[in-house]
Amino acid sequence: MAKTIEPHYDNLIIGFGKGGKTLAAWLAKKGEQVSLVEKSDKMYGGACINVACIPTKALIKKAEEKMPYQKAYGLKNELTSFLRELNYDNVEKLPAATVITGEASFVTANEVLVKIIGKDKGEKRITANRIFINTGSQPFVPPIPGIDTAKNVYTSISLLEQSTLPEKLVIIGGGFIGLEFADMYAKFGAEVTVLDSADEFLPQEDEDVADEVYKVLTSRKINIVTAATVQKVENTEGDKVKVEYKDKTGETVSLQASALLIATGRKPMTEGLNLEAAGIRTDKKGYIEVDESLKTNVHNIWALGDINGGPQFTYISLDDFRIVRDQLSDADYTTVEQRKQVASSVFITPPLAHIGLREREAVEKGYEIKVAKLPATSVVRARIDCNTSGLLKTVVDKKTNKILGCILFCTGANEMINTIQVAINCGLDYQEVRDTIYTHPSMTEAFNDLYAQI
Ligand SMILES: Cc1cc2nc3c(=O)[nH]c(=O)nc-3n(C[C@H](O)[C@H](O)[C@H](O)COP(=O)(O)OP(=O)(O)OC[C@H]3O[C@@H](n4cnc5c(N)ncnc54)[C@H](O)[C@@H]3O)c2cc1C
Ligand SMILES: NC(=O)c1ccc[n+]([C@@H]2O[C@H](COP(=O)([O-])OP(=O)(O)OC[C@H]3O[C@@H](n4cnc5c(N)ncnc54)[C@H](O)[C@@H]3O)[C@@H](O)[C@H]2O)c1
Repeated sequence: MAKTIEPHYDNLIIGFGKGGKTLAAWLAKKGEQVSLVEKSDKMYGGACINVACIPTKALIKKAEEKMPYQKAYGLKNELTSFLRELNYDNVEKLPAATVITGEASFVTANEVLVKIIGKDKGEKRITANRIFINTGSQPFVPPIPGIDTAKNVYTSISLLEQSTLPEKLVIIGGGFIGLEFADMYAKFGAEVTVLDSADEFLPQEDEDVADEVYKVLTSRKINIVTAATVQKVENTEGDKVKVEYKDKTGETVSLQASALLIATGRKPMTEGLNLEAAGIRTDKKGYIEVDESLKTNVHNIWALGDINGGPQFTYISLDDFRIVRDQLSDADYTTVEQRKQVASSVFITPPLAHIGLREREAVEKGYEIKVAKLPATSVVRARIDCNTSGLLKTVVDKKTNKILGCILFCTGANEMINTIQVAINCGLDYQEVRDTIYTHPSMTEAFNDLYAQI
């Protein structure tokens, strides 16, 4: 049974994201009174558990196993329901913590009004000594004529709620979400086209890497169009979606699809928060401004996770928690400046994982570099795993022998990149990674051969 809501807490956390829920549990275990306000009973545990990392990766895994979409959809929902309940209990079961389900908006810098949902429906005013905002982000939908009114137009959230597989899917945006969804839906059997406004495919990557990813995705019959300017979205017969775009030659092209996914970035979730009432400043894009210790311009209010405009990953929200935790416990890790290199991974098949500088970026920064590359075909584990697509690439500083960056496009890349992250962050020379004895047969042992080329 939910606890009684008190008028005052030591700590109030708005949003059940990774940083917020971890902070709530940590504070409560220390014996501080904490309330965690979450506006939706479908979002305990935050976006990651319910509508982002976990459901997408669960579906990707099932698509790789060639499971029919509907069955995979059901299993995905079972997993998210299980995790949602577990996340709720992990906080609510702590005697000093109270989960409140309702939308929070500021009244003053110390007071919040919560519109409670569910059986205790009503409004509660809660004051707190410290307030932590962890409200995340939401899909950004570009102002394309027809996009708001046409049927069968989805964001990542609403597409994940569809129990049937779209036969033909057009995706606007070829970034993290666009590529993960494109690859996953193609593997489930949909016909997929990705339209991106950038002139090049994966413009941030070195050309050899981008070419390799392009080759793999297009071999799965994913149609990738760059330099596409989407001009209009409308419905045709049978509620099909017609997407009209100008291609790089300026010619107008139109596509028909059963579904259109908008994957063109995210925007801050500040709606309803009434930040002005607390005097909290936001930046030009609407994200909450924070200093290096994640404090807003108001002395008792912090912002963690996507909402503070930092990199949008669950593990960054978790690291934001560490920064706040150490401030509250007089420990050492108290600023974003102390954060070391962070890796990322796009979960296509095989995954594309990255840390540090690419070859082009290292050259632009004036480093003298050595570069090594290895095709995934030369790694025996990749053959065992029946996935020999891709390549491994690394950039090393010629003067210091330190690893400047690494990009792995191969099976297991999302795990392997963490080894390189540790090596970089511990300041290891590349020879340490080259000469480490790895388990066999593993993908990680490819580092013996990759770094032997330097
Ligand atoms: C499709 C997709 C896939 C992704 N995959 C990955 C991945 O594989 N790995 C990875 O690291 N990152 C991934 N991300 C990014 C990751 O999901 C986010 O960076 C992360 O969830 C942000 O967490 P957060 O702590 O900022 O808050 P969130 O998890 O966004 O939680 C914010 C919570 O606040 C609640 N809330 C908002 N406003 C209010 C209010 N006024 N009152 C009360 N509650 C409120 C919301 O309902 C929500 O539950 C993915 C994102 C998407 C969209
Ligand atoms: N595996 C992961 O860790 C993971 C997975 C999904 C999302 N995320 C996080 O969520 C964030 C949001 O993902 P995303 O894919 O929405 O954003 P993104 O920034 O990764 O990609 C957006 C893409 O949309 C394109 N675009 C923008 N406007 C366009 C337009 N009008 N027409 C055509 N193309 C357009 C951009 O060129 C870009 O390629 C990511 O940056 C990442 O931080 C992480």
